[in-house]
Amino acid sequence: MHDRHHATGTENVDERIRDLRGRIDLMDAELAELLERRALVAAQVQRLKPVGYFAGRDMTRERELVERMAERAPRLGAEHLATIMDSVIGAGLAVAQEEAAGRDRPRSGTSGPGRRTGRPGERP
Ligand SMILES: O=C(O)C(=O)C[C@]1(C(=O)O)C=C[C@@H](O)C=C1
Repeated sequence: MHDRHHATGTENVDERIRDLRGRIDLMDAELAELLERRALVAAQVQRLKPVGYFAGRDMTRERELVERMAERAPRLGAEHLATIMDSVIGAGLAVAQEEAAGRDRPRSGTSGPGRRTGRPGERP
């Protein structure tokens, strides 16, 4: 009797964990897509800023966006969100900077033609 209850209880817990992990997987998929989209938009900002990438990091802007996010995510709060967004923003800047370095690197054996120049008016 006691054993049967225990077994049933364990099954329910396993099932619940599986369900909850399924929900987490779905949210992670959404998060990944959002993070990818955010990184693309952040890279566009870097190209437009007079001083972009890590050199142009704007901590006031970052603090403001974290404070706004904290209103929507009170459980996490500004302190944890600051840690999360530092990584998110840092990753976006790193990818944008690598991309810019790739654009600037001259192709071997070419000194103009063959080198990708980007869109007209675009900053390197
Ligand atoms: O808003 C900017 O100025 C950006 O460069 C974008 C961004 C971001 O990813 O949100 C990146 C770096 C800055 O430190 C602040 C914000």
